[in-house]
Amino acid sequence: MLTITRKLEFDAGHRIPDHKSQCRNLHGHRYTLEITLVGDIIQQEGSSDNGMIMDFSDVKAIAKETLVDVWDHAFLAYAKDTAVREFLESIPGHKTVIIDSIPTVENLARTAFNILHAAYKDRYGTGLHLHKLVLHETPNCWAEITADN
Ligand SMILES: Nc1nc2c(c(=O)[nH]1)N=C([C@H](O)[C@H](O)COP(=O)(O)OP(=O)(O)OP(=O)(O)O)CN2
Ligand SMILES: [Zn+2]
Repeated sequence: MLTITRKLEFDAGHRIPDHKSQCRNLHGHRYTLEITLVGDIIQQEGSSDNGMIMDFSDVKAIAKETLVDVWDHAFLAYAKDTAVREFLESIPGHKTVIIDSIPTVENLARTAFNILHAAYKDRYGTGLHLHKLVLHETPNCWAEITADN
């Protein structure tokens, strides 16, 4: 299988409310996101993206618009984490993103996958779609999610 992968990075805060150790505290990470796409190679003489699955600059632009710029420098708060939600709401203009599951790297990877899968799906009629997403929370800890098809 032929794929392309674009890496992007963003910073975000989170906490795991019921964690047995340090991760229950408010803290942040520089997350690394790897987006792997699959699809037929564009065959269009004279086109800027001829010979590409998707131009890396377009991969980046879509990821930024739909996910990275939304999550960058935000606090990713669990919807049921009332204490943190109330605190953040008390700070005028605070950038907070509500996540409907505990913001572990597993759940964030799944949430990001769902957003990006919809964003890339079949842009060119080439069967283009998100094949795999890797989200690094630290250099040593990450989650991977792969499309079923
Ligand atoms: N399965 C998961 N386990 C943990 C998660 C998670 O999202 N999924 N998250 C955390 C913490 O939020 C933290 O991000 C990871 O902390 P830590 O284990 O300390 O990771 P480091 O890479 O910083 O650890 P070193 O010991 O410095 O290598 C915890 N668990
Ligand atoms: Zn963490």
